[in-house]
Amino acid sequence: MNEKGNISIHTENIFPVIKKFLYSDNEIFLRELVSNAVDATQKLKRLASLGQYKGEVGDVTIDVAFDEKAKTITISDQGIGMTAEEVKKYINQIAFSGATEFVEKFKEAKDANEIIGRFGLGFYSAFMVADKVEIQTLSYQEGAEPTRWVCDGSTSYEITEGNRTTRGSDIILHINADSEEFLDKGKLQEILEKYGKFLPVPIRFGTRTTSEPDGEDKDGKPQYKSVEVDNIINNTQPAWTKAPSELKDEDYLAFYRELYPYSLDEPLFWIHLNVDYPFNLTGILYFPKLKENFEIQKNKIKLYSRQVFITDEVKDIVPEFLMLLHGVIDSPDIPLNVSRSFLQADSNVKKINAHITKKVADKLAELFKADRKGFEEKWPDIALFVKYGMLSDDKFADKANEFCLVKNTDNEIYTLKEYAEKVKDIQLDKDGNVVYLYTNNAAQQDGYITTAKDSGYDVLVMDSPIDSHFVAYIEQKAEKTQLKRVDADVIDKLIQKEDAKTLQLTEEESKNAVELFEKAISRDNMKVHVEALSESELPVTVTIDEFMRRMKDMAQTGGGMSFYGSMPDNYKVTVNGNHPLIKRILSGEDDEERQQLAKQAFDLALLSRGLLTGNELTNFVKRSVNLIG
Ligand SMILES: Nc1ncnc2c1ncn2[C@@H]1O[C@H](COP(=O)(O)OP(=O)(O)OP(=O)(O)O)[C@@H](O)[C@H]1O
Repeated sequence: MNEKGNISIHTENIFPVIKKFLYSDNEIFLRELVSNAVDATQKLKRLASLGQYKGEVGDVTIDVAFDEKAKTITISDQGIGMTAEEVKKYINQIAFSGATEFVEKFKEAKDANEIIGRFGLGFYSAFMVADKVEIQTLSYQEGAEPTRWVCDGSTSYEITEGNRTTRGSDIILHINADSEEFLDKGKLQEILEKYGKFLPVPIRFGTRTTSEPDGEDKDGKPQYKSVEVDNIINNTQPAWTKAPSELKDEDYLAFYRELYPYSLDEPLFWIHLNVDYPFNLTGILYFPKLKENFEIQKNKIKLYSRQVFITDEVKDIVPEFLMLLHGVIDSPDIPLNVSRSFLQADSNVKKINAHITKKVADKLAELFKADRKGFEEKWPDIALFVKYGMLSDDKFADKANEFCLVKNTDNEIYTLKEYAEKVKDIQLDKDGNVVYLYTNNAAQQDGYITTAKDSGYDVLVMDSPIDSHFVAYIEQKAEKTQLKRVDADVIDKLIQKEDAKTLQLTEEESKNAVELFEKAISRDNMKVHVEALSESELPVTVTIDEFMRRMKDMAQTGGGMSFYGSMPDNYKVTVNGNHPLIKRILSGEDDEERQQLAKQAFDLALLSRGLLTGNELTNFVKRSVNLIG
């Protein structure tokens, strides 16, 4: 056997294209070649179990080795091997057609990044790092002859008799000058761990030194000795491949540590995914304790395909809000070798999305039902995640309605339904709307909260960044319900019980009051109104309109309303026309005194809102001293 030939490919100059554009991701050659070795091994095992291979299966450990001097990396398996005919068919035709397809796809793609790293180039990726690739292989079939194939990266190849004496294949890469970084133990170890940590067939990469008990010394203390052992890269049976019934909590926690050796926190709970219809999907998703800065906790889910690590960019496969979870998803049905736009439209991906969402919602509902107390304790850690989910996914929201919790200023916890029930009568306004009052900063809004509670109302705490969006969400979903921040207006206006009280000022007096206060305040962003409030209300109150403020809050947390974000704050100054003090101010002796008193009443309003600072605070104190004196 001695054959030279040309590989028939339609696209010329494939190599330069691939080398150039895949350069940034060229480490995947090892993933591809090791997965091929795993596949060849699995095929052999299957044939053996079907009785079609009668020989000994024996030890099937795959070896990865490198030789710094010879500049080679070798991947050796004891799988099915290939006959010369198979090499021609599978390597010359199939492997190379994959590469041709890659180049075709690459031409169509608008953005090179769309394809880089997503296209499984298979065997062909070897040429990203090697200028010559050699195969030594012996098929498992009886009477098969060893075969050697060699190709120098041009379109011509050579097949001769090989030297392999046992079943399986060696893939020998003659590393090119640009890729010598791969001829390094640390580097190879790192890549093997990244992609192969959970492969189903043992992968050996040389040996490693470990210590072993070695009897006792003369004082009876245990002794240890250094021994060289096989350096096995992978755990061939990671937790997600086992049945949930086989696993205890410790096993799930141990697997979490295996996935994230540097994580300090333990997960709160987990979900074991196990689907075989209408698509194949297994995995374990963990709920982490969410930190304030949850962005850094994103992108922790690792995607595997038949135990081969693919990526930790699961953006299109996992719903956005679930990206906060950690763990592993393994699915052979997720198409990895296509562009992102295709992935988004892929119906399998959509189904997977929906399924994971449902599973997560069901798990939370189950936890809530089984142990409400425990769930309430975990709530601060998962609230953000649940709210995020409700905002972004209707189906999830339907289920989450049952277990989404809210807390009031007295630290009492309610479900949304329970809360609606609690306030539905007391906080009903004259138009038949139920008004929920909330605070986003209980310390700063204490004065308003006290007024609300003195009026017999309840105040919710909505103080996380997502709450500005969640407030709008509750309003949208709950019928005839409005949410108002407790400082958005005077309490009688927030929950208007009856038609306006009669104003005890004449029209003329009202006009004078507006003029007086506007002059005393002299700020463009403060609009003065005279209202008929009860005498027990403050003479002057400063509030910021609920709508405007909400839009600004949302703009701040990335709601895309940048128009509102750039608007200045506009305040409403409410002068309580029924407060005796206003009448007194209006009847002040001269304009000077009236101005002073109006300014004083206004500053008090600012003070209670935490808005009086700097120079104005100093002036206020001085004026107060004068007035007392
Ligand atoms: N180590 C090996 N032992 C036996 N056959 C192999 C080996 N490596 C490759 N092959 C054969 O060559 C074919 C082409 O390999 P290649 O990696 O290009 O594509 P693939 O594995 O079919 O698909 P993918 O693009 O997902 O890797 C394989 O399908 C297999 O039949």
